[in-house]
Amino acid sequence: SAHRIDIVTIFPSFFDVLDVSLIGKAREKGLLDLRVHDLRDWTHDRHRTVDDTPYGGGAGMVMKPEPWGAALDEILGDDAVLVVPTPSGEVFRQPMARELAQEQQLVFACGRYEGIDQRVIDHYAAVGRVRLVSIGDYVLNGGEVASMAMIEAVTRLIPGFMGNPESLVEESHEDGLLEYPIYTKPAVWRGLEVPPVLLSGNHGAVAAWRREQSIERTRERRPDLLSD
Ligand SMILES: COC(=O)COc1cccc(COC(=O)c2cn[nH]c2)c1
Repeated sequence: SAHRIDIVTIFPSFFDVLDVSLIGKAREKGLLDLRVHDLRDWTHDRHRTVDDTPYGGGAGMVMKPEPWGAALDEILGDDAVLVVPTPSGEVFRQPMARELAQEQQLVFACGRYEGIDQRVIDHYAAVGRVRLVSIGDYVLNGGEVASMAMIEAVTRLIPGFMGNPESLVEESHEDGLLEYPIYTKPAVWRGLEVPPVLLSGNHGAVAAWRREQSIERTRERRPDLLSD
């Protein structure tokens, strides 16, 4: 049964890029059922209004609950997970990507403006599964870029999706360490040589060298990963 991913956004054309590359092929092969929805299709006024001023005052606009409710009632299946990118969410890391890749349906709700009326989150958390997810501690203008990043991280983990699954094993963050340095031909480039161990044919020595490089690089760049 194909995995289904829905995206609800006021900028549907943003996701046209998902017709190409591996995701495009997975869709052609029927591995992935990806649908992009324009939130404005669930409005009924002439201006297709999706936002309004915030109760309690303050700058900016808030996304109205009615269009979201109408859209999500139609789109969410019984076992779907509603994923809402937000700076105030739990941090998205590879373990969450693996979890989400097991789900049959993911629905990404792309917020804009100052965000979505809280009652939308509260309602769907009461009747189903909702995950508020941050991709990092910075502010974007909307959930579209964050959704794209998560969709790429998740879909590449779907069985049969990637050509050569073994390339999934030795990934950064798959073993909790950063990736070792990688090289290809030529053996010397601009006077820079490939580490000789990699040309030695000694697979044990190569594996040991790579492990040491991963540890050293993680200690240097991401000591926080070593304290886990
Ligand atoms: C309840 O959730 C909402 O209302 C979401 O609303 C918004 C409003 C503006 C921007 C975003 C996009 O998320 C991020 O900026 C983000 C995610 N990760 N790091 C930065 C979402």
